[in-house]
Amino acid sequence: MDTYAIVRPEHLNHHGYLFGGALLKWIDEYAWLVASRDFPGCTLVTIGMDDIVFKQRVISGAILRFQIEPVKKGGSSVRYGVEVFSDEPGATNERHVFSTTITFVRLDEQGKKCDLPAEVRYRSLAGGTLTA
Ligand SMILES: CC(=O)SCCNC(=O)CCNC(=O)[C@H](O)C(C)(C)COP(=O)(O)OP(=O)(O)OC[C@H]1O[C@@H](n2cnc3c(N)ncnc32)[C@H](O)[C@@H]1OP(=O)(O)O
Repeated sequence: MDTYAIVRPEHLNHHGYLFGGALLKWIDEYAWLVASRDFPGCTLVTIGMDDIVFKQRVISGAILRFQIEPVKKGGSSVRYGVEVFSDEPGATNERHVFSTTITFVRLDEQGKKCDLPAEVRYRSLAGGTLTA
């Protein structure tokens, strides 16, 4: 599933480029939204994000596309792949700027981890099922 954000001046660091923390906040929030729609009724929290490496600068005015898809479901956890692309002012093609995976864990009412449902229809996937 794709979601979008626009980079505004308040998202920039003091060098004038996108602040990495702003990007991670979007990823955490958007991936959580996608996961929560895939697992309705479940309380999900972020346990980890992998391979945080910023190799591409992003400028103000860029439209970011976050491509978020489930990659693996475990017992209590589910991992999503996140690819971020940037459409910058004046450019005609989007550019790949960031990649990570983020994992969520289901909590019960006591705040302890618990198993995810065995059967899942992923609303974020066209076919609704995870093939991997
Ligand atoms: C949307 C948000 O921003 S939420 C706010 C930020 N997140 C939080 O506050 C969560 C704080 N963390 C916690 O409360 C606890 O770690 C809990 C309850 C989520 C999990 O309890 P733990 O004892 O740490 O669980 P445990 O180590 O057994 O791991 C639970 C699952 O996460 C997986 N996991 C553990 N560490 C990692 C990691 N670094 N990366 C990916 N997955 C991991 C495990 O493999 C396991 O998955 P499985 O059940 O599918 O096999």
